[in-house]
Amino acid sequence: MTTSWADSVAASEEEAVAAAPAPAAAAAAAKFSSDQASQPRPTRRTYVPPHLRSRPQSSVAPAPPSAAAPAVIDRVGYGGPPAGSWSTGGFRPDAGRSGGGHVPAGGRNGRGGGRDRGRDRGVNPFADKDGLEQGIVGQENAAINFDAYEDIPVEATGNNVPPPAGTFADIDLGEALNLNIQRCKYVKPTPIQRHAIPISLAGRDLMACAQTGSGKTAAFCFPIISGIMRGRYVQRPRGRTAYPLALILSPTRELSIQIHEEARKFSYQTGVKAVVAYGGAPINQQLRELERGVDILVATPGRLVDLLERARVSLQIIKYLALDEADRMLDMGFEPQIRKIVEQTGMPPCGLRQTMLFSATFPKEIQRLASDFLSNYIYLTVGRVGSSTDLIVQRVERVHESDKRSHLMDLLHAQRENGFHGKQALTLVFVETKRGADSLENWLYTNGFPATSIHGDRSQQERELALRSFKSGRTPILVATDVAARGLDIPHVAHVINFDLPNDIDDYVHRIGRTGRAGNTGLATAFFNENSSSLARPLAELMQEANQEVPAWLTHYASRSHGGGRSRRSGGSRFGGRDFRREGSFNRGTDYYGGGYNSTGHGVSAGYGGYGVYGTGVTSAWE
Ligand SMILES: Nc1ncnc2c1ncn2[C@@H]1O[C@H](COP(=O)(O)OP(=O)(O)OP(=O)(O)O)[C@@H](O)[C@H]1O
Repeated sequence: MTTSWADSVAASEEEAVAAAPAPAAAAAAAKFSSDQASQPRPTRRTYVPPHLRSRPQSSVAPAPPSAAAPAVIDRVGYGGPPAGSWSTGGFRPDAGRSGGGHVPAGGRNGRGGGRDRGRDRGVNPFADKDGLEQGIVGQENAAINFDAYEDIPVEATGNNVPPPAGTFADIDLGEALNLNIQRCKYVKPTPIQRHAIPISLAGRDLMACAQTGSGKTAAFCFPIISGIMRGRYVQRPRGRTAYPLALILSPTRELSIQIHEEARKFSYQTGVKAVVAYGGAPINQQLRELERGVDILVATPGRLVDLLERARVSLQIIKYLALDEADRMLDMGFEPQIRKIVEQTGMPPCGLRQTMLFSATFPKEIQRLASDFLSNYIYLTVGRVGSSTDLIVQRVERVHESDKRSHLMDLLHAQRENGFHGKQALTLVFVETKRGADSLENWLYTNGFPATSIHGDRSQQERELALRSFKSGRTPILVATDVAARGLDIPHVAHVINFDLPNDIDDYVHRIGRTGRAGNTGLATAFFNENSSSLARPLAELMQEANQEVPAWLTHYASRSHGGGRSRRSGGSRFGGRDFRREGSFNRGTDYYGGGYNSTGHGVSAGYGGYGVYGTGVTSAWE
């Protein structure tokens, strides 16, 4: 394949790579072919072309006039779920939506304004479709390869960093939560959990970075649930306004749904109630759910602002604030909304609430912004910040724009031939635009590959349907825009294909992080051409750092490129993403603690006095 841009890059090895892309991908795919499942046949009857798909129906009710109620302080002790609260009122199952919370039929129970506490009356989140739950004590989640996490570098900076825990038993999370951890088949905490949970339980603010798929959701959910269980919190005022104690914000609807599903599992029978609110879904149902009481509100920022403006939610007694994908939440797109929510809606200021920020990537400029929301916080990094995990095999192939489709087809055929397809080996294809997603989905389908798509122009119902269809393997290929790039935890995603590369290397990190999760291996293939030239350098650096084979043509291309793609290494240590406070005035290290650990929590280097203790200015734990 000879192209004008390719000609500008060094010759011989490039030709070899470009000439045989499909076998290379096939060989890579073959490495992952252990899970073989039969290929579903395309069933055209169920396919609805993108242009015929229905648009979302809007059913937003007019805002009722409502005065913000003051927080009423009236302590109610928590000593386990209140007895007798659940004897009346039946249940009705989730209303069809995957993320729908349980909807008790009995209406508001007891105390108004949010006390619907006690043993969950809703669907058991651990039950199978017949309503049966397996025994609580079971085997370790067989998919988790914990060896992959040993010796991962860990660094914590800040004052008086609480020591990490070794096991869940070392952490006193409370009996009911411990039972749910067993139900989830979590046997040991992942490194981020080992370190972050004790920090949060000690009441400290936290900015935490850990690689994709490493268990960050539980790392912020467990301390919140445990804190609410043990806390002697206020009885919420009666009325239509909901007063959550914890707020978890995430950038996408699907991620909020997923976090809510996780939070429901973790809080099952703890007396702590989690509710989700996100855009694109009828607000009335969410309002009804909120009226029944909420301890933990999981929300997307837009819908939350709507609820705040309608005075249906008050943040006045928030005790815990967690931002998942915090760097995304504080970048240009979301920052004004987040500031409004955190600073202008009566939420207790930092210092009076506890704030936790989590992501796999944390650019320095965002850290600086984020520090406005934190007080005397600990900066925790587990693994190389912003790096991809070594568990993901990364391939980059040079493909001219006009050849992308046929190249993708070669790849998918090769996968099929190698038995690397079907329910146990899902393929996620990222594209740049919504139109591109529709068009590629259509084309794949027409060519015999059952595919669906998810992007911002599809109705919420369609988006959720697409995800379900993908997860179940009915359509084992999902074409997605960046709406699916962050946080989604879909089992059996074996291959992520960057059909179009993103402009920002951090987006690439999150995209490929949809595979290789929880200690499993995964494959990521990127189609590279002149349109993605700004990514050449950070991509080559990232691959090198993750011990990946970097094609010579990419190295060459990177050496000629003029940056862009936001070099991940800007202004930091070799691995980037270090605590920004350690640069500038903090760098002189007066009351700073810098500790390096391996994942087992045994310090390999630690000291007071901050930066200086490492002598070279490079944190030893990273090397
Ligand atoms: N201690 C544990 N033991 C076993 N499995 C775990 C444990 N903690 C989390 N998991 C599982 O690991 C998977 C990934 O967790 P999670 O989605 O929280 O990752 P993440 O770090 O938030 O990823 P991302 O950066 O992509 O958002 C989930 O399926 C979760 O159930």
